[in-house]
Amino acid sequence: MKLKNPPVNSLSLEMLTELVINLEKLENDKAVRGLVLTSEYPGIFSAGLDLMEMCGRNPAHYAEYWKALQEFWLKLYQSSLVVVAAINGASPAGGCLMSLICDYRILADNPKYTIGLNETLLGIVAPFWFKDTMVNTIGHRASERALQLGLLFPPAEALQVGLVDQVVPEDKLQSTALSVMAQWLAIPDHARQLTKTMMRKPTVDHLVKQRDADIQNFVSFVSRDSIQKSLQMYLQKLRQKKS
Ligand SMILES: CCCCCC/C=C/CC(=O)SCCNC(=O)CCNC(=O)[C@H](O)C(C)(C)COP(=O)(O)OP(=O)(O)OC[C@H]1O[C@@H](n2cnc3c(N)ncnc32)[C@H](O)[C@@H]1OP(=O)(O)O
Repeated sequence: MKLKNPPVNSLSLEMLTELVINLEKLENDKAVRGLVLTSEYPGIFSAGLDLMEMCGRNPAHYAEYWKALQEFWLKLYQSSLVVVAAINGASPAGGCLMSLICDYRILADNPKYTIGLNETLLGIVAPFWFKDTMVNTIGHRASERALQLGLLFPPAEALQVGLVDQVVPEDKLQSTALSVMAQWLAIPDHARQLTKTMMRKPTVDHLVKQRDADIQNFVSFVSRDSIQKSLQMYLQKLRQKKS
């Protein structure tokens, strides 16, 4: 599956909805057992959540957007398919989250392709289920440091901390993803799927129990004037970077 939402594959409401629909279709197709997630645009895997969905909108929109994000996370994290992320570009914040909920991550070796949960750099806080996903992958201490500092790791460091499973030359990314997929598909589906469910259930349950409260929390947080100002300033900085 190729992410395709120009210019930076930001996770807009429409994109999240389409991703969930496509995942459902693939899961209902008995001929499909695995999925490689990559970007149509080498250089950018995903810029994360679409900042335009979080700026200057009304509370009902924020609630709808957050619910769609939760839906996407729940769908992909619990997918019965083998999901391999072939990360062919920068992967900040929500882009990193999307990679973390796959079963295996391969990052192309390019110093510009940084990955991490950088929310604090925007003056916002990664929600508990982003944090849980990261802790499950790299452990508590490394997550505490990475989350507080909003670290974006270049490939060698991402590999060292365990944020990705492999770093390969850019021209080997797709072939490596296919050979990793073959290795995972050699395991009987039912055994692998039950094991995945067992490993991920506590994290899923944590969110499921608090879904409504998490939406309310997001809406009230993002509606604050101070947060709106921080997000606007960050967007402005991104735009000024060009000039
Ligand atoms: C309890 C409450 C909790 C709240 C928690 C909320 C959690 C949020 C998680 C997130 O995902 S927030 C989003 C964080 N994302 C980022 O910090 C990435 C920002 N983008 C970049 O760093 C760069 O754009 C890039 C991805 C490295 C690509 O760089 P490049 O130089 O190739 O492109 P740009 O010129 O920077 O961008 C092109 C164009 O796209 C706009 N844009 C970039 N990122 C986003 C985004 N996330 N959402 C919306 N729009 C984005 C950028 O402004 C440019 O627009 P322009 O109009 O062409 O100037």
